[in-house]
Amino acid sequence: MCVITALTAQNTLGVSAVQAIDGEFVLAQLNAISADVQIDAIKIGMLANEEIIRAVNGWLDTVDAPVVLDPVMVATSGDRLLEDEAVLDSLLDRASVITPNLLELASLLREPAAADWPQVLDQARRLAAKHDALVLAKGGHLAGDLCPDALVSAQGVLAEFSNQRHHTKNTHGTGCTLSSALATIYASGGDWASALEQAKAYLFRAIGAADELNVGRGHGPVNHFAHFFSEADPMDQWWQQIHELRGSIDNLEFIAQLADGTLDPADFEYYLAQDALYLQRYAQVLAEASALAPDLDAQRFWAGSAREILEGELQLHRSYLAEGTANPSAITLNYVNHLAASKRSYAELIAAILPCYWLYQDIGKRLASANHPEHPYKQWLVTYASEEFDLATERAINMVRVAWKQADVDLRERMRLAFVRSSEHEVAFFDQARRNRVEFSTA
Ligand SMILES: Nc1ncnc2c1ncn2[C@@H]1O[C@H](COP(=O)(O)OP(=O)(O)O)[C@@H](O)[C@H]1O
Ligand SMILES: Cc1ncc(COP(=O)(O)OP(=O)(O)O)c(N)n1
Repeated sequence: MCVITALTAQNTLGVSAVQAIDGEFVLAQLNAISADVQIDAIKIGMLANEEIIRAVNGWLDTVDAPVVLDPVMVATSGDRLLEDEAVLDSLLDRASVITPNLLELASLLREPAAADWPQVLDQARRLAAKHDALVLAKGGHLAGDLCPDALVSAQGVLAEFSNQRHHTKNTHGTGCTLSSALATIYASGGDWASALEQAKAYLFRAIGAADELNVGRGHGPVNHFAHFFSEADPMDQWWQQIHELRGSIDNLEFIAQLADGTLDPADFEYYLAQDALYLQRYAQVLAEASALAPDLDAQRFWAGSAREILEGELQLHRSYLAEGTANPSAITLNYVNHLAASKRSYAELIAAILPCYWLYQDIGKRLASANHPEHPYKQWLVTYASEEFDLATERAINMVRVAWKQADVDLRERMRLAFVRSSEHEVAFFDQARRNRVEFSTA
């Protein structure tokens, strides 16, 4: 149910006029709703002036529902949406959750804007203490590839969720969308942290699909209906397609014993030695993807990933392995040959690369709960359940998604096949220590 507090003449370039509604009429709208409809949660956005704030404040005395207060002060375009920020103070004590952006947060505390994420969290904690509310700290206005958000109480951070930044100028309404989604999802679930996680996932998709709308010349709106009208996400479809393969990885003795720590160390070493051989080649393939990449962002990502493997993941292997001279197995060679054969195009190559991220992230996540300080393979389990690996996987998936969107029908099919084949190779790869120890000589 919606109550109009102000009419705005605005487009994607800015707000050219604001016509505030009479406080009395705002109250009439609010009363009309609460007289008839059960209120499960309230989201408050633009309030324009003190008279409207007084009307809303009075009405809140008559209802009992959680309140998400988005202290809307200035639009993305820089135009003012509230006459005087100080008048909001009277409403802040009524909020269950306050959702200021970085500048609004500073303004509510009468302080300079935070320069980094720890400062944002500190300001959020102090605002939460001042108003006995939760504060949703938002990092969308910070520089960097990550957009962190955290739910903060007077005691500190309750939950934190980060996502990659979409490279788009179409972010009109991100804060409004997040607070509305938070209130709505909370109404149906009753848990703020879980509501935030879901609201962020919804918003992430809406921002990701914003460019498809192509509205206006300034900051266009996010795509609220991406779930309904956008093409089905090809990555979801691919993931579904390897459902059985994923199940067969779960059923491998090797994986079960790796999880519970009963895996024979000789089997683990065999697997790691093969994996080290594979990763050396995989790093080269990532560097080749970087060379083929269509833009700087992708070029940097794949080159960075190659380096990360050479300097990070392979170190993990060396920490377990004695200096050895293992030869690649038939299974390892088959897999790297498949990667090499996918080099016909950038899109196909990164589709072939993807399972090595995605399946390891998936397994790492599920096996993480089996880890403990005495676990013989604890470092392996930590590596693939880490937040860094999660983020890298998310980025790799998105790179493939973007390439898929730009591909024609034939190329899309070759990409899908390359992805499925690599997934099949992954199953065989995990299984090889227990079964097919056929090694090829390096001669
Ligand atoms: N370019 C982007 N890509 C992904 N998420 C974004 C982007 N810009 C903002 N967000 C997310 O949108 C939400 C609103 O963030 P923020 O921009 O900080 O506040 P506001 O929109 O109120 O100014 C946050 O969850 C933030 O992480
Ligand atoms: C009527 C109205 N309410 C709120 C805003 C602010 O939207 P935007 O400028 O896009 O900022 P966020 O939603 O990202 O906080 C507006 N322009 N108009």
